[in-house]
Amino acid sequence: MEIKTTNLQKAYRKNYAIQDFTLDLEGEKIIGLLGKNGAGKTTFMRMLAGHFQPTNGQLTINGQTPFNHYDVTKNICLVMESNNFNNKFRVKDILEISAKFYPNWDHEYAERLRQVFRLKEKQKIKTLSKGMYSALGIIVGLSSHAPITIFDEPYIGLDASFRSTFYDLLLESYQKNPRLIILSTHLIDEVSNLFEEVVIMQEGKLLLHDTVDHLASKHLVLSGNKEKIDQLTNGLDILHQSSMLGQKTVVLYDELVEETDGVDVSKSTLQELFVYLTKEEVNTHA
Ligand SMILES: Nc1ncnc2c1ncn2[C@@H]1O[C@H](COP(=O)(O)OP(=O)(O)OP(=O)(O)O)[C@@H](O)[C@H]1O
Repeated sequence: MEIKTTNLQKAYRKNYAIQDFTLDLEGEKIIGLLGKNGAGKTTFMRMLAGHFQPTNGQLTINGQTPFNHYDVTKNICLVMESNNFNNKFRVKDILEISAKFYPNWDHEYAERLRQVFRLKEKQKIKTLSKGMYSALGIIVGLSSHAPITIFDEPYIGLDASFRSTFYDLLLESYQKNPRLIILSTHLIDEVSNLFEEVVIMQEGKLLLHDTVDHLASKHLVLSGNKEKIDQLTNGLDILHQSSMLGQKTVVLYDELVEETDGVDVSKSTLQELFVYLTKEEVNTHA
């Protein structure tokens, strides 16, 4: 599957939630979609699932626009943190409706997952606890086997143990049925080992799109005397910098060419990098 956006824009009245957003995603992989609150992640994922049209620009999936095209949207399963299901239905109704909508639906797997998450077939949606509601979303997303499966913070209310079960199942499901999985999360440390690529959005724009391996190998965190750091990093690609009392910290996205004597050189976790990247002083990297 190939997702392609070109200068994508989405405005709610006069406010742009997405602006000049150009991105290519393809292949079978698990991608982390990251961004601070209000960055535009849900808006982007809902456009992918065909919930509404872009205000401007292009969004295509294998060359076709998703809005109002069942041929496209039958291949996309979006599980959001809420508003996935009609409250009037029961668990079994949701599984039956999903089975009709998604051509690759795996009934046996759905049944197994229903038992793993201990959901009763006859329970009404409106009586599910937050965690049970999330579990049902996870069951639908994983059992859909949709070529593009998207989870938008699907674990609200799930305890740490069930979240861990979800991550194990996600990996198991991906290994059995490789596809493009997009997972939007704020719990980056919990899931970063699942991601092959990350997309970071900021204020409706693309801040960074890279493979996790490349990002991990390419970045360096340098701390030390400000003048020495400035001299070392002059002309290099800087993701983030901050200084205080003559000391400076720089997150570099480049090769170091000079000796780093007297300078502390380290690596960050994806979560730490995300925090650096989305602080005030940043450069855009697509
Ligand atoms: N239905 C709506 N009507 C008006 N504005 C909206 C609507 N939905 C989202 N927005 C606005 O669009 C911007 C992007 O919101 P969006 O929900 O896409 O961000 P997000 O990255 O998913 O945030 P979060 O991590 O908090 O879920 C925000 O400024 C938000 O207030």
